[in-house]
Amino acid sequence: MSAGALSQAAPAKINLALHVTGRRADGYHELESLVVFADLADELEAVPADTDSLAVSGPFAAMLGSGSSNLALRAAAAFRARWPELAPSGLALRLTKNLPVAAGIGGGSADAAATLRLMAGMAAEPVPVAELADLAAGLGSDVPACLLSRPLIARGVGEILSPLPEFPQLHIVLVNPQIPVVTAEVFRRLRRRDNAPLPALPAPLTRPAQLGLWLAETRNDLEPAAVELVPGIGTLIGTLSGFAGCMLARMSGSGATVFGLFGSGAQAHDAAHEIRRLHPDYWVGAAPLLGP
Ligand SMILES: C[C@](O)(CO)[C@H](O)COP(=O)(O)OP(=O)(O)OC[C@H]1O[C@@H](n2ccc(N)nc2=O)[C@H](O)[C@@H]1O
Ligand SMILES: Nc1ncnc2c1ncn2[C@@H]1O[C@H](COP(=O)(O)OP(=O)(O)OP(=O)(O)O)[C@@H](O)[C@H]1O
Repeated sequence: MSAGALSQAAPAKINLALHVTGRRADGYHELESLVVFADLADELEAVPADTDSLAVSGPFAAMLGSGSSNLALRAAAAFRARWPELAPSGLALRLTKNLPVAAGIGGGSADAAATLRLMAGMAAEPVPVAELADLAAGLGSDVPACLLSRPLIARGVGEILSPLPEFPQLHIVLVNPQIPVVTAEVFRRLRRRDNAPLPALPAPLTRPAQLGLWLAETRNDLEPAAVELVPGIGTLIGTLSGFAGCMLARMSGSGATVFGLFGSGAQAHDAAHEIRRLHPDYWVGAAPLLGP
């Protein structure tokens, strides 16, 4: 890290379950989702400067612009517009883009949330949490959840959040076939927009087996539409679910990333190792989930 820089991890978001329960008048879809975060992240560093700037490096830097449309810069501008007296006049941001882009794991949202956390941390007085969450919702549906980066249930279009007080210790394997998926296109292809809400979670939720039973009653309602666009998603789900110890294989968000959920870190690493061997051109990550 450069001298004087503050840093924040921007962890990958995973929708373990996602039900589409309705559609609002503005066309956005009402969702209910169990959202968790993995210990796999973009890294963001910031140093106060005269003006805002962004330098992007890392494995997925080439897929992203560093101009004002980048969500990290949009988040910085939105924070300054809301709290001009609490923000530095500029920020020199350095983003290490480790997460695939337009992949259903909310990388851009995580970067925006990490920028907001950095700026709130730099402010001379505390920034009201509810107002920061409102600002986050204006930047993207997943940004409020990414601000928290802990297990939660998200409702509405992602702005109504219920953090979970406890969650089993689990490991995740993420596999992306390196085909970007446009979120709006997946929502457009939905055949049903009035699915059942999520079942009630067991309380307390501490054992992997309890979560496994609950997940078996849930779905990702975006999966069939995404599989129509990228049939390889369906194949990957089949491959992942065949590995020893895989509790569940499913798509995250609007895809194309597929996850495998494991109780054991060793079994997750074995599965990731085998997928890298089978598909050297895919992006594969394995990590523990972040706890409450
Ligand atoms: C599917 C999820 O990943 C679940 O976590 C998110 O809800 C999507 O979050 P995101 O990628 O940040 O998406 P946004 O940038 O907010 O929306 C992209 C586009 O997807 C569609 N969209 C998104 C979210 C939503 N609840 N209903 C929608 O219909 C809209 O056409 C929107 O213009
Ligand atoms: N810092 C950023 N990182 C990733 N994408 C960004 C960033 N800034 C802007 N974008 C744009 O945002 C779009 C969505 O990127 P992102 O990686 O967040 O999607 P996603 O993983 O599909 O998210 P979700 O799970 O919320 O659907 C991309 O088309 C990308 O060009």
